Amino acid sequence: MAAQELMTAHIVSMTLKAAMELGLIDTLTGAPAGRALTADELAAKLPAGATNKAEAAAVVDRMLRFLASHGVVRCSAEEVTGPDSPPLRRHHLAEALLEGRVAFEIAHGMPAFEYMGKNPQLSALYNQAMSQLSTLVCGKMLESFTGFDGIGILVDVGGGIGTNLGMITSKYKNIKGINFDLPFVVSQAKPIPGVEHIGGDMLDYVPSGDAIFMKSVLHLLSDEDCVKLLKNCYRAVPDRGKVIAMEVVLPVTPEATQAGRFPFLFDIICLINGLKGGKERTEQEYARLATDAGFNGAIRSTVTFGGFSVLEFTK
Ligand SMILES: C[S@@+](CC[C@H](N)C(=O)[O-])C[C@H]1O[C@@H](n2cnc3c(N)ncnc32)[C@H](O)[C@@H]1O
Repeated sequence: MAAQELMTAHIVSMTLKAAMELGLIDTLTGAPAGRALTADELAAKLPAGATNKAEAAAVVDRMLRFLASHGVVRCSAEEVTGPDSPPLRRHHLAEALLEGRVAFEIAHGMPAFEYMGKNPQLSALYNQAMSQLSTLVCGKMLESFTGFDGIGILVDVGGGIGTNLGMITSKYKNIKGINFDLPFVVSQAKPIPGVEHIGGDMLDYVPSGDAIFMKSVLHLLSDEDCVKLLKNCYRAVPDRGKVIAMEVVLPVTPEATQAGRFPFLFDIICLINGLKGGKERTEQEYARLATDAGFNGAIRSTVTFGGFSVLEFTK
């Protein structure tokens, strides 16, 4: 990044923060799909206190044009549209802390996966985003991790549209894959050779297999629900069966480096958008949850990519 850009980078986030606090982003997101608004229309919805609406409209226009130049919203000569991205709506983190609630639920009135079940377009976008991230992370894991050797049936719990399982079964041709996720998610999944898609709720049951794989699933859940899910996994695998979990594992002490920041960024994303009690955890915390569910505990196998680790819980 050029020095000048680096020195002024904070102005983008400060302007975005002000636009969010003024409700401009919520007004734009709340407008019917694709409906553009003028700066005057936006200024008319500002919280009481703008002494001069015309002046305020001119400032709103300049702020949004600046944000449009960073791709946050879109501007024509007269009007503004967007953003498409719900995470840019007003944040409720402080409220969530004080009220003991989840910020996403305050903003949207329901937990994240229920909301996605009612918004197929957003769900498709989320599944695609997860799939793209997983392609990178799973590819790196498959370069070095050998824990899939000898498995006949592998169940991917919370497997989304089956990207990880597709990559695993194309390397391990003898594995039959079962991709298990919520019914509205597997209904969006395309057929994958060697993989069966099954819809259901992992907190009710987990389909049987020789081993369970799950990536970025335990971090969604409270400790109590993790143990419930891990007990379902325990019942689903035979003696000597195992769970192979991929998660961003928190170091006990934060490290102020670019790589060191990543797990803590993910943890704050869980705090804002996750389910109640969802969080990133240390290796010791995962070991305790696994033991509480009947497993032998967590073995950290490999740090793979972008802070992700593979943890194996054996019976
Ligand atoms: C963070 S995504 C991870 C997706 C995939 N494992 C990956 O890493 O690309 C979490 C997944 O858990 C699924 N999920 C959430 N609650 C679930 C439940 N109760 N039963 C089954 N799947 C669930 C979501 O639909 C989503 O696909």
